[in-house]
Amino acid sequence: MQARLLLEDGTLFTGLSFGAETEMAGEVVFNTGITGYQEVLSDPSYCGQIITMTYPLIGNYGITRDDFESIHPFIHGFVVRRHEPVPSNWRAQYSLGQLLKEHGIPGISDIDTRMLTRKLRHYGTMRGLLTTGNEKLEELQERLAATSQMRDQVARTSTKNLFFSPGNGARIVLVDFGSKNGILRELTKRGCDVVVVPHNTTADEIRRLAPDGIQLSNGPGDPKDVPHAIAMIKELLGEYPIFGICLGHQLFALACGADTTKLKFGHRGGNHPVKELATNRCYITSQNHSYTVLESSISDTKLEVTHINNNDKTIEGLKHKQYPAFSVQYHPEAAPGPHDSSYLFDKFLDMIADYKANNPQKPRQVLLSETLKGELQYAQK
Ligand SMILES: NC(=O)CC[C@H](N)C(=O)O
Repeated sequence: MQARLLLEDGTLFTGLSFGAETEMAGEVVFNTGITGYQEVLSDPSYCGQIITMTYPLIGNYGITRDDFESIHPFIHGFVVRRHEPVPSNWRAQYSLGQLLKEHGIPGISDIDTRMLTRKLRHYGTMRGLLTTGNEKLEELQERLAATSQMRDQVARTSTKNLFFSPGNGARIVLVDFGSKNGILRELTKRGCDVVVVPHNTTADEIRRLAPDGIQLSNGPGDPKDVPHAIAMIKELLGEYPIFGICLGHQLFALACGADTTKLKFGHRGGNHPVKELATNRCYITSQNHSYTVLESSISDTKLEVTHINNNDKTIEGLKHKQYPAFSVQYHPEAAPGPHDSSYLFDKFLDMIADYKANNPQKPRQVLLSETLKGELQYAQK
């Protein structure tokens, strides 16, 4: 069956359908990973986007129950040069095409993904319409023009209810903006007592959970679309150690008074070189983001740049000069990609231990807000 991908600039790609028979619109982006397509398409940060894989052979090792980064994909389409319908791997349970069909997501193969990627690199990411229908081109153009930028991605991808992942270690409140499972996996692996909370959890609600530290997850869309989270972070800054990842990094920066902007075509893949400024050491990192923290906005804040991207020199890591809080634009939880940066979770736990050791005089009540203090006094009577 035929599938077509129409770009905002009028370019039409005609190929073969290998996903659901449907039509979806979204921002067309590209990922340069050679493997890891299952983790990529189930990463909630891609919510509403149509992903093009630049590696030409996709689907070869199928889909397995253990490699999902979220329970169902939020993407609006998958674009590959060649899709392999019969996976060959002992872990494979079904094919990539079957997964897309099951979730009502269209897929297109047998198009020139190199040309598409060069276009996106040259002109920047564009909106696109991926369809298996056979309407006239003008109709597709009209429908694409009528679509608008999605703004509520975080509300779509965040957990609706708080849930626990108990452990004997530090109590971490993981604020879920559309978190990859990898973050929870890394925290539980280290024995953390994790409470995963929805994106709109307030500072007071977080205080009630008596965390030792706060983990801000990755997530889709523009960080400025989540003002309530920026306010929550601003309020808790300095009160608890904070570690932000990707969208969490951008929200942390905004809460500290910095600004963010959209990149021309973003960073998506498993081989982005990042330099740690303190050591001059280079890490190969896993990335997926469109937005970045503006360098010119840092000087008026109490933030210090800790990492930069070696390709385009954009900010990749920040730390607060006064409070125990830091963040990275890339993915220390990998999945997919290199595990070189997983030490950052250890660093976070060390920061929590130091903070506890250096603040023994701070009983929990002192840290509570006025409203909670009132409740506590009432409870203690
Ligand atoms: N992976 C992420 O958390 C992405 C952050 C943000 N949505 C961006 O595109 O820049």
